[in-house]
Amino acid sequence: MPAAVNIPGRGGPPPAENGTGMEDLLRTVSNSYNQSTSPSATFHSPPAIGSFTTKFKPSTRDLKPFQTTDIKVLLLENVNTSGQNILKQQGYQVEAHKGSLPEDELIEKIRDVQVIGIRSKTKLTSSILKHAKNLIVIGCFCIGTNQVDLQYAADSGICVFNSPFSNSRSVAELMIGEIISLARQLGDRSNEMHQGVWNKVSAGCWEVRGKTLGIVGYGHIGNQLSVMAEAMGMSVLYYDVVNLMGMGTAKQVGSLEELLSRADFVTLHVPALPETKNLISEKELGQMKNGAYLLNASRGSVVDISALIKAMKSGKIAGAALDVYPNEPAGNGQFFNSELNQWGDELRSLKNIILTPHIGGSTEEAQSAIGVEVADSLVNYVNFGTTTGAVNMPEIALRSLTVDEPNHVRVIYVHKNVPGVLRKVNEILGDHNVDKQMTDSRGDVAYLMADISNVNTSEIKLLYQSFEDLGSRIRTRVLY
Ligand SMILES: NC(=O)C1=CN([C@@H]2O[C@H](COP(=O)(O)OP(=O)(O)OC[C@H]3O[C@@H](n4cnc5c(N)ncnc54)[C@H](O)[C@@H]3O)[C@@H](O)[C@H]2O)C=CC1
Ligand SMILES: O=C(O)C(=O)COP(=O)(O)O
Repeated sequence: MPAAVNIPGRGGPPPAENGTGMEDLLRTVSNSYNQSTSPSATFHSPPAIGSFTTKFKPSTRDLKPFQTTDIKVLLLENVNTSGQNILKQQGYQVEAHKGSLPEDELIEKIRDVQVIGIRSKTKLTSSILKHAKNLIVIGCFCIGTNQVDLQYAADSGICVFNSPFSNSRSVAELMIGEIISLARQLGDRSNEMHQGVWNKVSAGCWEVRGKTLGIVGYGHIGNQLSVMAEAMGMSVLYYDVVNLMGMGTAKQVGSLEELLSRADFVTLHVPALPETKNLISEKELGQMKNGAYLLNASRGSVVDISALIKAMKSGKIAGAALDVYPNEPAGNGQFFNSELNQWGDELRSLKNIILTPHIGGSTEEAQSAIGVEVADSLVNYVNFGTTTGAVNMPEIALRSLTVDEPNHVRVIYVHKNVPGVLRKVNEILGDHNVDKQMTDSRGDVAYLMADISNVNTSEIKLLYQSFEDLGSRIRTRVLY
């Protein structure tokens, strides 16, 4: 893949100012522009989902003011090779780790990279991100983005992407398996057999047909689960803060309490938010039917596990399946104990509880699809400035520049959403022909992308500096 600056139609690389060589310009621009790149792609809004390598048209033009081999990418938590390969094919330097990193190591490494890819474990808080001086984009190779300080990232001009539904089906299928397993006490029977114990019982074991499933959070996962549960003969109720159409004959209920009081199985699929912290605690467990089951594959913060232990010991709750925990280890090993979470050993000693190590989305299909989707978003952002699918910035995409537009450059200006910015921007762009431009805001941050023509290569640095000098500036990138 391209490893050098390519400015087709201009007879080679632009001369650097003050008589410095091309290498100097590359370096200056790379550093000061935080490694922006540019397209060989045609962008539509939204761009097609699929591998980055297949969606570009040959007549479009590379606009990188730097060598792609200068782009450093840190991938943590075993990001799938499908994603790694897309990034490597760009020529980026990719460093991949199987687990997450301890905070001090993460801080050391994040200073140096333009791109970081994580999954649900790595916390990118403001105290980590403040060290990430070169970082322009974060890829969450998962659904949840609660592990990232999205506002701090946006305020620092760092765009964040995720994969909104590539593992939803995998989670929903796991829930179906667990609903039946809990109803039949499969975990216990299997454990007993592994210990050599034959324990043939039917007491407290049920069919799921005719039972009621209560889904809390009726989003991508909740929807998939709803359809499969009905196919097994279950009735489905759901509770969501938003009014949503039910799949099949599923019915929305008006309150969490109503759902809890009517469901035989309660399954949680809400995001980690301040409002969902301990959403299921002692009071809510008390509102559940006697002998009901609880499943949580959302986030560890959503269930008060000490309260659940109490409810299971009393027999109020007949079984539970947990995939997520307040504290999860950084990698695989013998870590699930009371040192990690104070109730760890007590939880493990309960009957009819399925404990899984956050594997809801861990299937070959999901991980490979996520790898492609998020890596494509990262490349599109680094190379072209496209923010389609971003979770913390406005979504902006412009169709790409073509080889017939050799004197065009793309200006990307991430700025504070304050009055008067466009006037100043127009003063700068006024000397050029603005070919196409989009601007949008999300909260305090706005994103402007403009393709302008009639820009001599000698003017590029000046253009960049004019934006950098504006008081509203968060980050400027100029691609050409
Ligand atoms: N265990 C695992 O491996 C995985 C866990 N997850 C977790 O599952 C969560 C849900 O995933 P999706 O269904 O894809 O998300 P989604 O965003 O499609 O759906 C979430 C739903 O929850 C609703 N909601 C938000 N706050 C609520 C509240 N207080 N009460 C009731 N409903 C509320 C939303 O309106 C939305 O309909 C993710 O945020 C993630 O944390 C996701 C994938 C894999
Ligand atoms: O997609 C999510 O939000 C998940 O919880 C799955 O996380 P993981 O990619 O397995 O760390």
